Amino acid sequence: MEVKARAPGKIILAGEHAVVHGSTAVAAAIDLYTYVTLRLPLQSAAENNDRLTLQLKDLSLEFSWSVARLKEVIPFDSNTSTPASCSGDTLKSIAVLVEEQNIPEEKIWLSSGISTFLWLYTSIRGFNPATVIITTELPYGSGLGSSAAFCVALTSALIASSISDKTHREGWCSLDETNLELLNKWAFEGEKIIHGKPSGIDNTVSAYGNMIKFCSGEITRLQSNMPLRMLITNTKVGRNTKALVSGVSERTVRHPYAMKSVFNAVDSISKELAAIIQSKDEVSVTEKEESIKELMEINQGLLQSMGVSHSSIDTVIRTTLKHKLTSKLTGAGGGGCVLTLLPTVVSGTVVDKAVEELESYGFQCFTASIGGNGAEICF
Ligand SMILES: Nc1ncnc2c1ncn2[C@@H]1O[C@H](COP(=O)(O)OP(=O)(O)OP(=O)(O)O)[C@@H](O)[C@H]1O
Ligand SMILES: C[C@@](O)(CCO)CC(=O)[O-]
Ligand SMILES: [Mg+2]
Repeated sequence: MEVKARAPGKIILAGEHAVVHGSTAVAAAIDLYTYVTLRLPLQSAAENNDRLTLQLKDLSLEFSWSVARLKEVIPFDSNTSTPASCSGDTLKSIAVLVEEQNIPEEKIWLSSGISTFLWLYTSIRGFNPATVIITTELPYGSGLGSSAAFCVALTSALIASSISDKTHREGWCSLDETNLELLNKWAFEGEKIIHGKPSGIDNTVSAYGNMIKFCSGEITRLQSNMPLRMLITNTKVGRNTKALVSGVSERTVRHPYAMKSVFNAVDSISKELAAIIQSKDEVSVTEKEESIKELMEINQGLLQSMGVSHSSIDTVIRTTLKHKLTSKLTGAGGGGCVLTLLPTVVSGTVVDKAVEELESYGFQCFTASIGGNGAEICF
């Protein structure tokens, strides 16, 4: 039996980091996906195939464990109906299984992803043999939600495999609300292993798609009433969301009052941005774009004061500003990807010149369609 699932990456238009501390943030799905194929052996063949295999196709890596070894090391303490957090002890046991795989040193950043895979797989499907094949269109660890898309696509495939009606349908189809809610909870537990203290915005927008306003777990789906085009620049500077999130928390412990004001300001920015995007007023698109530009500028300044910007991000901001374009980091910062608003009136020549200059620094520029579908499955 084979089930496929896919889940999109995301951009955060406003509110990253502050959202971990209770502020509002605005995020949208993008049309770059992580794909998971789950192959379960037939019952009769399962006895001859007692392995759980994970293939990361883009990286040409394969990891494999015998089911007996998984049973020996991982305490079985959960089931599909109630998503639960991975305990510290279980995580330590899983780390032993990951270490046994001798991940190449230059790919050691994958360890948290592989631990998450083992935790989600065994929690949802138990100790059963399977082959799981993963491919992604998202850059790893760059602010476009690769970790969330990975967790959401994986849990979608795992949950889809236990849906009783597997009638073949053409193309991708979405999951029902109950399963979406369930997979989003599991994906959040997976994100906890990768991020430490995620807000849940990344897995939520990857699961539900479209554009959302998110605050302390509360989701408002946004209906955009204006065109929104963003250039995405990947600085290719590697970073780690977990470390950046904990850096902001440490700064908050040292300066609680100052940081509270910063988070409050970000909250206002996200709410104002959501209102502009949804507004049906007679205000011209150009005027709305001017407001968004200014909000992005203020948000970037506040992210700088949280300590999550980077010299490569400053280079993108300075370069785009030469062409009268405004940019802000997206996701956890510290390198990774930067968003540049492309107003409707901006000419293709201006964008081409900006892209040419950005690429001359070794950055990679691309556009993505904003606000598409969330998690989908295919039998
Ligand atoms: N396709 C994948 N396969 C295996 N592991 C993955 C995959 N995608 C992401 N990961 C795991 O997620 C980690 C990157 O997550 P991280 O949260 O740091 O970055 P991100 O999600 O791309 O950016 P952000 O959280 O800022 O949006 C990788 O180091 C890896 O452990
Ligand atoms: C930095 C952060 O705000 C967004 C990462 O995409 C972390 C989170 O919300 O979990
Ligand atoms: Mg992430």
